[in-house]
Amino acid sequence: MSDTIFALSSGRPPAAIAVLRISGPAARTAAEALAGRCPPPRRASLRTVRDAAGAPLDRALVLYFPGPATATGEDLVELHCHGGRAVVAAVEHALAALPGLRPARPGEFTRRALENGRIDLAQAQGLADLLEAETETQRRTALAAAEGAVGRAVAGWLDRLSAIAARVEAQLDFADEADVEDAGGYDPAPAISALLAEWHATLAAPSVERLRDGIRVVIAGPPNAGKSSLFNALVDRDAAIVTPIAGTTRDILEAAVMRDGIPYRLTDTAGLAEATDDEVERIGIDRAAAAIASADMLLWMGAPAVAPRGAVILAGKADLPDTGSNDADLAVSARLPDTVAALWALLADRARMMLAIDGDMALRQSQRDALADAAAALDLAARTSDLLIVAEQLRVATRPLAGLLGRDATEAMLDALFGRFCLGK
Ligand SMILES: Nc1nc2c(ncn2[C@@H]2O[C@H](COP(=O)(O)OP(=O)(O)OP(=O)(O)O)[C@@H](O)[C@H]2O)c(=O)[nH]1
Ligand SMILES: [K+]
Ligand SMILES: [Mg+2]
Repeated sequence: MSDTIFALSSGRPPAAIAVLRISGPAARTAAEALAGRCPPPRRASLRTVRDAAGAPLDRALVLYFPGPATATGEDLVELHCHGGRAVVAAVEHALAALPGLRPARPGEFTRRALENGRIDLAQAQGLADLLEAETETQRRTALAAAEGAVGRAVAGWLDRLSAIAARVEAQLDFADEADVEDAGGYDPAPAISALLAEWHATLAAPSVERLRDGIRVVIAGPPNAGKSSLFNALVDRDAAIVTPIAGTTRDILEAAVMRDGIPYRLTDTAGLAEATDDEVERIGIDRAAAAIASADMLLWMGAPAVAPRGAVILAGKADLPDTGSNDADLAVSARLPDTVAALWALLADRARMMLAIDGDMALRQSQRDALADAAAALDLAARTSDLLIVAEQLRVATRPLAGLLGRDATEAMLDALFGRFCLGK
């Protein structure tokens, strides 16, 4: 039998009201010990809360929710006390003195909900993200996950996989018996490619981490193009050193910027010189190349002819005459605030497209990895007409998806997840 746990589930005192939650087999007897008798299920009753010696501690609303149809899946009691520090401390002290009761660890209520099948793993992760959400997009996607959107999508995919698998297996059995090439005539290809299309669309959406850490905008181009000057103008401070000397920026420089409710991570890079004898500059150029490769949006301040694919081409130093901005997407200058504002508008347009999430479902990187594994297996199934291989790959695709629902989550992973929760959640 598990311990009965308790914790303050509302904000830190002092506050108007403090909600103490008690979950576990001894929750009901704890309510009786403190409040005289336990109120009827789901009915708020005003009671005097007393310690073991009978001394009154507070007048509190007491609620009793019998398990298993509760948030944790266990018997649950809530004490709505007055939210002063001394009141909360005294009630916590009285609870800790009861046999079988102990303070909850961070996230322990939610962990019990998961272990008792009240929520799935994706919901638990969504809850953790929801508690940490700072922007509107993060909040929406975390809420969708917490409400079970990810778990439902994955469960739906698993159902479809097993439906396809069942028909393929039936076909294989039939072929054995009838010994004909094309018995039954079930072709799994349309159902498989429909699933694959959905998975690729889901993988194309930004990850939870991306929504949290910001869209990576990298400024790159040849030396002295004005990259650092533009970086400073965008972050609105002298973060990067600017000089007329080519090769001024040696290392990667990053700054987080929140603009129009969109989180960005801006990166200034070393100028991409063709050849250099300078060891430091060469390392800087290698790092610039790596930053370019990992950019969500690349701002290219160089000749359009040699711009990396997909880059936004900027004609820099637009305040100077004849900067040759004909083939550029935008002419900018750190010295012309209007052009910097125009660049922000362009970034916001692209960022919104990038962040547009269908049904608000964003996956965490680990969930994306699992889905990508499943997609790789399904991809193999899509490329063959050998039903034995199709059947095997359907089985392979099932495993990582089942893992997403926590059906094989390890203790270490659960400890890390619930450690992110605050106390009382
Ligand atoms: N007129 C004008 N000069 C600029 C502008 N932007 C930068 N400069 C000048 O161009 C020179 C190089 O600017 P940086 O911002 O250091 O250029 P960079 O691309 O970061 O150079 P590296 O880090 O060396 O690759 C400096 O002397 C700046 O003052 C601009 O918009 N207009
Ligand atoms: K420079
Ligand atoms: Mg620079």
